[in-house]
Amino acid sequence: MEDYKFLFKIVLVGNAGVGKTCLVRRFTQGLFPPGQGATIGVDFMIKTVEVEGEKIKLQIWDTAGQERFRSITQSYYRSAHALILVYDISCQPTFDCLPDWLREIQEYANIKVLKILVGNKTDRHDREIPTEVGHYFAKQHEMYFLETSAKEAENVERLFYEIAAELIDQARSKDGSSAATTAAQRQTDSGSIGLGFSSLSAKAAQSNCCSGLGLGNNDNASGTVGSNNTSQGG
Ligand SMILES: Nc1nc2c(ncn2[C@@H]2O[C@H](COP(=O)(O)OP(=O)(O)OP(=O)(O)O)[C@@H](O)[C@H]2O)c(=O)[nH]1
Repeated sequence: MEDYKFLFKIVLVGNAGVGKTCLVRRFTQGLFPPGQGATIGVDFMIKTVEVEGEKIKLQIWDTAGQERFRSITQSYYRSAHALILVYDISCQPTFDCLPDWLREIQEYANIKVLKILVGNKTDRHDREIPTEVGHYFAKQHEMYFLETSAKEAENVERLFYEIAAELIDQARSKDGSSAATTAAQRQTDSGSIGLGFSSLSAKAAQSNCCSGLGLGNNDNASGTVGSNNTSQGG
């Protein structure tokens, strides 16, 4: 029988081609897929990690960036504990679209959802969005901020582990039951979860960055990697 303390749902959104699927693959499978095709609808993958001594199951939803799938992907926002909004640091239009994505999030996600802005593809040398610009945007919108490279595995583990750690903190501060799907609830996954975040934590407000959340010793946590392709578009 599976044994875990919390199940957290993490949803990745952002323009087509920013690297959402590659980030998920890098984290769950430890690889950078060659010739990654566009996501159709929504996929999800599961990884069990150990954070702060707790076994945590992460259900990671990878949504299609293409406009034509928007009505499908929107329906996955509501049950997310964390939303990762991804842009490509070498592609200005993906950054310019962020306000549109935030409007979507505001409309469809839980108001207390943990939001993380991620600038991906830091390995590229044709950067168009300086780190400070991304950081400032995140600060303005009360989001965490991190730059990553799915290709070079930079900050990818850190991204997901720190989200897990933050969600654990939130869950614990809310009595351990309302901010997460607990093991007891896992059989009845209703999709509507009462997130209990009081606000973005002071840590987030101060740093607007995943740094400072005090992780980093779990890089080698053994994870159960499972894959379940649930493409729903077409
Ligand atoms: N250089 C570089 N390329 C990347 C990185 N991450 C993804 N890519 C490339 O960017 C392209 C798109 O990656 P995907 O992961 O499919 O992008 P996506 O955001 O999932 O796209 P949709 O499924 O259409 O929404 C692919 O050619 C990847 O190889 C990265 O960190 N560095």
